[in-house]
Amino acid sequence: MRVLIVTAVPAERDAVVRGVGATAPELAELPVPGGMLHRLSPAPPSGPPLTVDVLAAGVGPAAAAAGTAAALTVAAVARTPYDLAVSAGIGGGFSTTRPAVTAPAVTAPGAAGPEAAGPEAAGPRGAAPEAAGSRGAAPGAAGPEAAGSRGAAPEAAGSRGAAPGAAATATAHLGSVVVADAIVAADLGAETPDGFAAVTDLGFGTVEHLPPAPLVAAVAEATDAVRGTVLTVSTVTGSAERAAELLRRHPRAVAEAMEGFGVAEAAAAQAVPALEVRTVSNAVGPRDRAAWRIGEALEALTGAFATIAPSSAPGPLTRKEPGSD
Ligand SMILES: O=C(O)c1cccc(C(=O)CC[C@H]2O[C@@H](n3cnc4c(=O)[nH]cnc43)[C@H](O)[C@@H]2O)c1
Repeated sequence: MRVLIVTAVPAERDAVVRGVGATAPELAELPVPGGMLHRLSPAPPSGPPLTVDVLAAGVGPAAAAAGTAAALTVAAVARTPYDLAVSAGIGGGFSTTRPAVTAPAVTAPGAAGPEAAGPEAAGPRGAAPEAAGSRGAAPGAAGPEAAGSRGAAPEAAGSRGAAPGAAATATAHLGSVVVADAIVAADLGAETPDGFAAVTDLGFGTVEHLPPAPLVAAVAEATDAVRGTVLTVSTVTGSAERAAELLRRHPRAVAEAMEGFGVAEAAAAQAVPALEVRTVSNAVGPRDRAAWRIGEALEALTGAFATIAPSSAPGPLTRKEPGSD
């Protein structure tokens, strides 16, 4: 199994490498167009060998997409394609009270639930279904049900929202780990007299990718993470008004960062499943750069990837599905 992890900056890459490297020292630095892959090969307790490549591709969705596409293409041309692309790094956490987010229920693609009419329900969703069907998710991590769940809107799952009036528990506090069950481009669209319109409302493209649900669940459980929508923005939110507007449009948002959608878009173009893992360095809201806890978030990132990477016991990247023998 081959995993590509894409961060924005070298400090994030090094934090991930320290985490994965807790069980496997870094093997090599390999040039790819526009960057340098840091390769590790943690030994899984069973199953096929695992190669983890970590790339700092730059800040923002365009740099993330360019770096991811380059690394995926080099691997595909060499006939050693990746099985999974992961956007990883620090991010801002939404701290506003909201209903608890619970584990997703797998529903038939196209099923609509009470929240399905929200902005995140609009337009094409996720990668092409055949992407999941033809390649599956991480071998050993996501079962065949991953394919069925990819096209389903998270909001459409009946179990996702808490009971009406339930207290908020899904807040992503400073230092906490966030795993995206939806990766959403939050500012890809147009301003109109009626407010923001996503590109999908205008008849173009995609604004959301859905990571394989079983893999999201496995990684979130292993890292004790908050699950929810992670927004990709090109401009870091700097006001309470903007934060409130984003939450109004994306009620399930738990965090924002600047690269996830770029990684997911590049991965989808090559039918590779994508995941986003963030650790919270700051609250989304009025700009206060001095309050960012980057060191703590980077430590949490190292801890998360030390947990995810295989050690002596099967982990999320090597767990065998029941009945897979
Ligand atoms: O100054 C440093 O030492 C340092 C170390 C690691 C990362 C940084 C960054 O500034 C990375 C920018 C990166 O962080 C994400 N991010 C973090 N908080 C937010 C946010 O509130 N809204 C959007 N993005 C955020 C983002 O993905 C950037 O790529 C500095």
